[in-house]
Amino acid sequence: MYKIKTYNQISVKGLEKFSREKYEVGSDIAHPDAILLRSHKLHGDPLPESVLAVARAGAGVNNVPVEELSQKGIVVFNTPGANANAVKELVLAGLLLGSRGILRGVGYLSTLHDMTDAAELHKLLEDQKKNFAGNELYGKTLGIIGLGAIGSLVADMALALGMKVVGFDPALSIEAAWRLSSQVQKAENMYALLARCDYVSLHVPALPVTKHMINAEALNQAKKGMVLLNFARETIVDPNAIVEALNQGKLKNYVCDFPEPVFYGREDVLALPHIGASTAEAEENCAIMGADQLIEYLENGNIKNSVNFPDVAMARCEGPRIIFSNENVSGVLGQVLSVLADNKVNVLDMMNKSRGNLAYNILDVEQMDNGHVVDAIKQIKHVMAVRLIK
Ligand SMILES: NC(=O)C1=CN([C@@H]2O[C@H](COP(=O)(O)OP(=O)(O)OC[C@H]3O[C@@H](n4cnc5c(N)ncnc54)[C@H](O)[C@@H]3O)[C@@H](O)[C@H]2O)C=CC1
Ligand SMILES: O=C(O)C(=O)COP(=O)(O)O
Repeated sequence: MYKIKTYNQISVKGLEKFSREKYEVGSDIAHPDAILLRSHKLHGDPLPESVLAVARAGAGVNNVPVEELSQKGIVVFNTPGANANAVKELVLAGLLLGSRGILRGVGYLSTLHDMTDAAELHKLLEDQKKNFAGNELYGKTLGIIGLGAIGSLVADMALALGMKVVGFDPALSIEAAWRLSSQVQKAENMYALLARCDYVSLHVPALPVTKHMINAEALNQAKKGMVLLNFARETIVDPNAIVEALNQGKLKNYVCDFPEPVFYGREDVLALPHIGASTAEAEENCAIMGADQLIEYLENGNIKNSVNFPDVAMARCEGPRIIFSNENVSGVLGQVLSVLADNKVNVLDMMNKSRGNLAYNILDVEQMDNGHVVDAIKQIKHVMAVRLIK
């Protein structure tokens, strides 16, 4: 029986992937084989020795101590693209909210609830609506910082609205580049993008290098009256610099999924409670993808969409499978094969892949009666984790 510990609200559609015969799933499991979570912060939580893998049902893994888990040979997954459409659609709402007097208009109306004469109400609104006028998106320029799963969908959407789109992404993957419309213009650097855009939307991961990338210096370069949208993470922007830029009129509005106390009471900040991925569809997609990836790893040792291990998939031969991870130094696989040879274990098929400082190996072997082989592999220097899958 495999045990899966969950945090946060995980869609039932994903949880149903774990068959009752093979899996025990719950939020109160003490010695889980794997963890399935959304935004719950794992940093500082004591991690049970039993954990083999962590799946983040979502994109950002800044709530998972990936480096620490890597050192223990624990595989961390995310679900790339599974909630991208949900975020894209909320960015559309953000663009509209940042351009038109929608919220202020609704807020004004809510102050008039004691007016009972319809004709009088209509007359007043026709007089007052000038206070809630805005701008159209059509023909304006949207800058997108980070052109991955979400950024590329936002680009397509903006082009369909008749906007011009400028992008900046120095780490763009080849796959993401293939997805990107040829109509997206490339900015030489972030400052050049900020200087020419009416709207800028942030879609980069929270990393040390992206921390406060939107700071006072960056905002000084911004086109006056720009609307900034942040559906990425709170750490990407310096909130005090945002307030200053709003006060100076550099920024017209700041629309974000990450409220901060310094924004309270400001009409020019539209802050949402981190609901970018909170749609039934996105929650299902993420939970299903995360569950599938965990099942494939636990039952077959195959890895897909890990953020710390290489993608590895090998069809199974008849018989048991040994999987092990090690520090990516020479000679480890050779020593493991020697242990197997010494114990007369015949290897049927094998695969070895590395990513950065980690290497991951799958060995399909003929029947292996000798229980101490796995223990012997564990003892080899630089080996981090070993598992026998029957
Ligand atoms: N508000 C919400 O509920 C959600 C927020 N997010 C946030 O959005 C982020 C992006 O999500 P995806 O597009 O799915 O990820 P992704 O990995 O597909 O795309 C991220 C892109 O950012 C680029 N990038 C990295 N560093 C950069 C830099 N310094 N400057 C410019 N580009 C840079 C990467 O090359 C990549 O193309 C996530 O990491 C997460 O923090 C994601 C989903 C939901
Ligand atoms: O996928 C992401 O990075 C998100 O921010 C979504 O977070 P959530 O799963 O809605 O808590």
